[in-house]
Amino acid sequence: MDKSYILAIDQGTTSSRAILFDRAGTIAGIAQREFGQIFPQPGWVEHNPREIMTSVLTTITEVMNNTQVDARAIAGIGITNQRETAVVWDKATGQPIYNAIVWQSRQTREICDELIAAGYDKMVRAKTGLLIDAYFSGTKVKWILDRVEGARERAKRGELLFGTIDTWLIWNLTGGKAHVTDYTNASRTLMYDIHAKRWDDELLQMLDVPRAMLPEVRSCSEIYGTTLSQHFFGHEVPIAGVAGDQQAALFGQACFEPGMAKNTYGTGCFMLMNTGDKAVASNNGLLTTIAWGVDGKVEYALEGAIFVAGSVIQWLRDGLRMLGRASDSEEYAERAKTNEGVYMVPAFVGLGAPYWRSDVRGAVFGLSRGTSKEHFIRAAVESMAYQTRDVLAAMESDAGLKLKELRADGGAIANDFLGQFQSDILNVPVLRPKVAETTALGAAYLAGLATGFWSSREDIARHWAVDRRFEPAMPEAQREELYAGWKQAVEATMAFKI
Ligand SMILES: Nc1ncnc2c1ncn2[C@@H]1O[C@H](COP(=O)(O)OP(=O)(O)O)[C@@H](O)[C@H]1O
Ligand SMILES: O=P(O)(O)OC[C@H](O)CO
Repeated sequence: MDKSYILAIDQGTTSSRAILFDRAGTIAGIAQREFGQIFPQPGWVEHNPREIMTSVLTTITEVMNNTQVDARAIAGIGITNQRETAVVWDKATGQPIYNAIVWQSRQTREICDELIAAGYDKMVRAKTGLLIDAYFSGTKVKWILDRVEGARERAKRGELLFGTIDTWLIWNLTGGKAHVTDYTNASRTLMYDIHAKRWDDELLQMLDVPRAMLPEVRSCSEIYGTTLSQHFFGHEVPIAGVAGDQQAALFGQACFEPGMAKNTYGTGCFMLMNTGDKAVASNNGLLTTIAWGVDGKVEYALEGAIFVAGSVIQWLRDGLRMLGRASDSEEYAERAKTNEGVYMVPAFVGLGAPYWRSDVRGAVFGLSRGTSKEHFIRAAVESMAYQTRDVLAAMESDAGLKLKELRADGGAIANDFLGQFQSDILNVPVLRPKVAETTALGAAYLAGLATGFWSSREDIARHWAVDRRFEPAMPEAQREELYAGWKQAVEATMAFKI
């Protein structure tokens, strides 16, 4: 049977998607399921790994049923995932010993403080390109091993396995045959040397994590194993591509040349710039990370990670009940005409790049009796654009260049007001591509390259097409005045400690 499709599994922070792509890189079918967010204490975020697995299997079945595509027509599966989220499970039973600790969670803040006080930060930065923060997987694994009775001893004996979500999915889809991860996910763990490209003993010792529980690190585009036939209507399908979701989006946006950058506006906001074969160290609070490893060659990226972006809109919708739908935020923001001096700093879980402050929380400034719901919502949408400018300034300084254009994706960039305001505040054109599911597309491309479904990056780059280009239209003085207000709001937020 002709191989006509690649299946991408995009396991995100709030939902899982299964998407079938055809040879032109267009979407032939899509299914999506949300799953539960667990907040055991303020600042903690956890997921049930079994529920994640169920959501993935359900969306696979749904997309296959809805499209009536024969499993034999699928050339391969590409997996992309929320990064850093850590799972530890029992090798014999497949049962997680604790919930997945999500990337956003701050529950390991004290462990991080201790490691910083012990002087590990410099070594960690040099080897991993990261910094010591609760965001990354390493301290989450340590936390689980410290808290669950007997876990560390069991891990030493090889009875427990660790994985980021890619690893957890592959292990389950292959019936426990493959315990693997890829370069990009490994590069977010705080345990992996991104220059030597290996798990590092000094880092493992620092965290007291036994090597026996770690997955094997593989490239982003190769066959890792085949799925159990029960998941695909009696057929085995090869899993052939893996990348963390932000790196997958960089690939899906065809940012193949050094200096090209994308920003994804999802739960958080993640700007990545391709730096080619150079791992550029940041002097401005950005991360150095592996962009991908394909065909024996590893390339790097600079990254600005913003913890709260689209989720501020979710909070207005579900928490404050100010919005019926997230997309209504566009109309409210437009209606406000100006921000009337209102700024919102959504530091719900502290601030990520370029500030890295775990010890602050969100704030709203400039309220007056005339402040309306419209101003409040506008300030929330604008906060995504201002945070992105903070990151871009750091990135241009680190990379020593001026960005020519920014490729944008993620759920929130459907908002045209945001697209225009972003371009105005950055003074850079913002390009939204035709295929909005760039993350999934990147994973599909990686799987398609491994299986010969697509022949080369040039082949892929030809698919990229723009849906809308936002051009800067704001006068310089207005841009700088607005941004100065934001900087002041951030300073004030950081001065108020929890
Ligand atoms: N039109 C919109 N305007 C502003 N925010 C939006 C809009 N549509 C979706 N969002 C926000 O974008 C996020 C969903 O984007 P998505 O890329 O699916 O996120 P993730 O992959 O992180 O789960 C949600 O936080 C939602 O509040
Ligand atoms: O699930 P997303 O799209 O919010 O992405 C989460 C990031 O990978 C966290 O680093």
